[in-house]
Amino acid sequence: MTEIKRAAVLSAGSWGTTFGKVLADAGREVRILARRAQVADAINDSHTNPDYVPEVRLPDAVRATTDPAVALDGADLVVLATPSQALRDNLVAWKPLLDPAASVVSLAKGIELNTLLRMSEVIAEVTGIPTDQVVVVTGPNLAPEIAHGQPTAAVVACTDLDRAELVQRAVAAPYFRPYTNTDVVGAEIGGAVKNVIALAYGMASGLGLGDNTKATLITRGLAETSRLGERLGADPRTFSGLAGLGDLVATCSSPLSRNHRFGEYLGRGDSLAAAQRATRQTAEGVKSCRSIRDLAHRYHVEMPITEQVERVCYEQVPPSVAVRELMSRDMKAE
Ligand SMILES: NC(=O)C1=CN([C@@H]2O[C@H](COP(=O)(O)OP(=O)(O)OC[C@H]3O[C@@H](n4cnc5c(N)ncnc54)[C@H](O)[C@@H]3O)[C@@H](O)[C@H]2O)C=CC1
Ligand SMILES: O=C(CO)COP(=O)(O)O
Repeated sequence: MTEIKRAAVLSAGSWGTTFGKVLADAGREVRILARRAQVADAINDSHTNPDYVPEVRLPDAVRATTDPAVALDGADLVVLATPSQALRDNLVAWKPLLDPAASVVSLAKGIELNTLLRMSEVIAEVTGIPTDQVVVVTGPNLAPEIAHGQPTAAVVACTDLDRAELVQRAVAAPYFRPYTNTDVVGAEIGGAVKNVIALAYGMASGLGLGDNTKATLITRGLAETSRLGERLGADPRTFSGLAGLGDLVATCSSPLSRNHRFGEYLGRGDSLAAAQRATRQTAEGVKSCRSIRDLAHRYHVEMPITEQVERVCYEQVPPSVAVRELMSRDMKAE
């Protein structure tokens, strides 16, 4: 496999734009696809994306376009940065423009509603690209911190270790340290479920609950994440790494997390619609709580926190009642 030179980043949101910066700082040429001309113009003319990554100057190697054919022309790395539930429809349009030999990176952290597929499965199904060409990048990666060059580590997961290493080299920047893993299932389940647990953690914050409650949510949240992941064939060790515990802690505890903030609004008594208006950017857990709950039912896995988050979001259950229900479950061994 030849070294990666040019990357297309499809979507110019918070993470897509920031990841474009990481790639440029790692030495790649980058073309970001924006939906709005105003966003593409700002990136090209003033090296900024004020809507999503304010106060950060993007490197000169980051260019933008609204034309997917221009973004994908000559790209040997294709980075998919749309929200999970929008990925399928967009991929259908982009498929004819993809180089069949390209490595395709998934950044989205969610499970598709109805099909209950992981993002790498959606990518393989829609594009026909073999699963060993699909790479998942995940970990404790809050975009605003990375955009400001604060150091973090990440996981580059692919069933083909050689390809994982190729992408690892392509994304390694002074402030972005990628580790390889061949456990794609674990990487994706860790990334998707932590958003749901962060909603619960945010609710606890909004309810004014303290650190014991929050530590309990993180620990038991990790337990239900691992239970689902292992049932789906993941390596249990993944969940104690960056894609599991690392991302869970970052997302739960950070006020920069959109899922955390969304949960906080709900905890304070706001409706789903009001929380949506207040957060604006994507909070994946709000949709994935339902698909993950359905996946858990399909595989007969107990996920009590996820169950309650879904009930708060869609069944008008007050967060305080959800807490009571979690606390009154049958006693059991840890
Ligand atoms: N922001 C972050 O810190 C991180 C985000 N992620 C994941 O990356 C994915 C993208 O998140 P963000 O960039 O943060 O979201 P965002 O809300 O900042 O941006 C979403 C982008 O997708 C575009 N978009 C929205 N709906 C679309 C549709 N139907 N069709 C095409 N494009 C559409 C928007 O125009 C925007 O450019 C999510 O799955 C998120 O969980 C993963 C790691 C870090
Ligand atoms: O995935 C993330 C950090 O790793 C970003 O979390 P939010 O989508 O909740 O902001």
